[in-house]
Amino acid sequence: MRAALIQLDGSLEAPLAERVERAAGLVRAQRGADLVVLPELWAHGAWATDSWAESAAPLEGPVLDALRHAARETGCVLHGGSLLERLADGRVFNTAVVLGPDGELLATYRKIHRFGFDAGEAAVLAAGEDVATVDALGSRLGLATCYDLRFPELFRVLVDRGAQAFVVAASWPAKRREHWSLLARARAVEDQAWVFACGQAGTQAGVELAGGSLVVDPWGRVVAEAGTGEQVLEVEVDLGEVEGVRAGFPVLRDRRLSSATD
Ligand SMILES: O=C(O)CCC(=O)C(=O)O
Repeated sequence: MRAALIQLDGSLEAPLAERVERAAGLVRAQRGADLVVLPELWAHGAWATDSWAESAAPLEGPVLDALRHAARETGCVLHGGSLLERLADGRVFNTAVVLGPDGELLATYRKIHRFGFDAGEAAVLAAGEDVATVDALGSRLGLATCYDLRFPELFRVLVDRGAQAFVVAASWPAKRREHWSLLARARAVEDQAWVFACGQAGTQAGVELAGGSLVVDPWGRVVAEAGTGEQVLEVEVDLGEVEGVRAGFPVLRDRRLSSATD
């Protein structure tokens, strides 16, 4: 299975429509990839909190349409990163979307852990309540977004739901870059699962972004890692390796405590 993580530059200088077309073009350029991943809030700006009130929109709209077309043209499973989803009742979520090769929406995931303590996301967005998995590419993918990476219990719940790989869309800041790669590897090792973690590059709303998108195998080895600039990280992997690792070193079987929620 071939994966392509599109580590976009997070600059918001170009108008939204232009940025959407550019991202969709990069997805279309990944013909031959089975899984393509975009970062967190790449269209709206994960750090552009001040403009969220005006840029949040219902999920069904031009950005999702562009992603649908791009998935269809590429013939891939597309994790379209996350979008600012406004509901009819006014609540806004940071919602990840996964599309199938025929453009249908396979899954959505509303970010459960909002970043910012008492400000930013935590003050403006509603918190998701449901974990999300999607069956694709002969595997079960568990979804998580950026700050979620700090909460191992979410990943354990995903494992309990059968996840063999995690897809994490992010816009991680450069000043905590070490945490990003360490946490991605930790989640892979403790859950014996693949981790596909796609971040953004450059600077956004005055925040330097980490880049460093990475793919970690179920043994915790980094099999591909991006630099700090815009880049498409391409890698060939065997998702089925999870079963061998779990059977050969069966730590998950030795668990004594169950996860906090079912
Ligand atoms: O946890 C962190 O250090 C960064 C999290 C973050 O940037 C986010 O969730 O948007």
